[in-house]
Amino acid sequence: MTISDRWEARDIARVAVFAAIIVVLGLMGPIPVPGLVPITAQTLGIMLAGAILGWKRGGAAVLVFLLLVAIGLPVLSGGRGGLGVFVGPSAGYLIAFVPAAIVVGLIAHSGRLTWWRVGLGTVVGGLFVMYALGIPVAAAVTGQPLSLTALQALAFVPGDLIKAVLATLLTLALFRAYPPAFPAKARAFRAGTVDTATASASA
Ligand SMILES: O=C(O)CCCC[C@@H]1SC[C@@H]2NC(=O)N[C@@H]21
Repeated sequence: MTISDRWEARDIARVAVFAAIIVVLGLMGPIPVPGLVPITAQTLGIMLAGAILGWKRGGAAVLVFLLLVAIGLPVLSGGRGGLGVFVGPSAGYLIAFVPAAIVVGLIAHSGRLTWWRVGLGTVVGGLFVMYALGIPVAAAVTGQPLSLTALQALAFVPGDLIKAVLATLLTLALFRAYPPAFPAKARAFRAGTVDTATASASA
């Protein structure tokens, strides 16, 4: 069976809704950490975008969100926005938002949507990819040693792991309650009308 991955009008709506969800999560405000980039709920939105929409639409939603930031809308937690944030200490994390969502989507949708695929995806994308870009850029911008910046970033791990668990639970609950929110491939796996080989060819 061939799975169509053509974008429809409703995919544009999905992308817009998830960009809006990331904006809304920013209204919770940042938790400032002295000397570090803030703790923000927006990374939960990044994980959800990839886990629910898959890598293409999830990545697109995050890209749209970053475009809103870049044109100066105050959509980052704490009402920040503008090009300046892309040269500040959190620039690497912000740039990592897109590959993070993509990696979450790629892993979560690499087969049937299961708790372990979504969980692995949110941890690898939402933590590893995020820190891999965020820490070196934060170190370069602040002039701090990389090792110290990496050590300080450990402060984010407990909160980010909680977000990964939340994103996994919310994704699986939504998949049960409302499968149309998910890509055709995930729905086909669920219905048992696709095998791994067909799905990877269409991904
Ligand atoms: O709002 C910004 O300027 C971006 C903040 C980036 C925060 C990073 S993302 C990974 C880690 N987890 C958090 O909650 N905060 C940091």
